[in-house]
Amino acid sequence: MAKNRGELRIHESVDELRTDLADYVAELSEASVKERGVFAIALSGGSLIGLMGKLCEAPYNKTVDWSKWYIFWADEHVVAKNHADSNYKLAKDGLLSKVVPAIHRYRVPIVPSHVHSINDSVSAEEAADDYEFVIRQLVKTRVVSVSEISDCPKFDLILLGLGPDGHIASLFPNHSALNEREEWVTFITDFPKPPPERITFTLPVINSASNVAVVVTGESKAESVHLAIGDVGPDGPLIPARMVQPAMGKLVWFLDKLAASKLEDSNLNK
Ligand SMILES: O=C1O[C@H](COP(=O)(O)O)[C@@H](O)[C@H](O)[C@H]1O
Repeated sequence: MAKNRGELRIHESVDELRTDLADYVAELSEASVKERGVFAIALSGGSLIGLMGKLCEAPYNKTVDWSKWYIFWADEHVVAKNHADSNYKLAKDGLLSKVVPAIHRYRVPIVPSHVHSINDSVSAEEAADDYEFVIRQLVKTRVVSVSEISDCPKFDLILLGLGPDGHIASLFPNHSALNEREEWVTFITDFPKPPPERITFTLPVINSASNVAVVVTGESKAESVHLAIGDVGPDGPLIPARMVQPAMGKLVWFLDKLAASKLEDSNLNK
């Protein structure tokens, strides 16, 4: 593995990965609630949500303190919240709505006002501005911490997927959004994978998080995993996933065997 590419967790099966991912999120949630009283987590869309499914099952459904979760999206598609392409809808249907109160004797479920989805009734540009404003208010009250080395928010955990083209969140290879250094949340109207209108955390925000996890399964992602963390040499392509380099935080890659299949043996032994 190339230098500074974080911790690599390769799993024999997707099921094993799902269990490890649930353990990891539950542990970070517990540590953050203990330290700060809250857990500020940013989700992505795509396959990630299905891979987080075990969090809705025992023991996590009972042990995780859902009431302390503040939920954000590292990227969102600018569509109505009830649209099939909405990352909010995906997470609500596949995860958040499954954390049900009936099974909790001592805990309360996710608090609706802690779920920070985008304003879906405005343009992509306005939705990005709006979302950044919301995050700024929560940084002021320290629901979201602030980075010690920049003025960026420091999320307790940002969860990312990886596209076969190397994109993370809605940061696409060679797109000008990758150069954004001032805004926390930016907008895109020409994303190559539908839907074209999106908002996304910028790299400075992703790289200011306390923890970033990139979760990848399947052979179709093997080449981008290689380009993201393998030895590509100084002239290798700099895909967005390779630009995920938390300044102070911890980066973990959750891969299944197929996604890891193009990593060199030397990467795996380290
Ligand atoms: O467009 C997107 O794709 C990525 C990757 O999705 P996957 O289904 O290939 O895992 C996702 O992380 C991102 O949130 C989404 O907007």
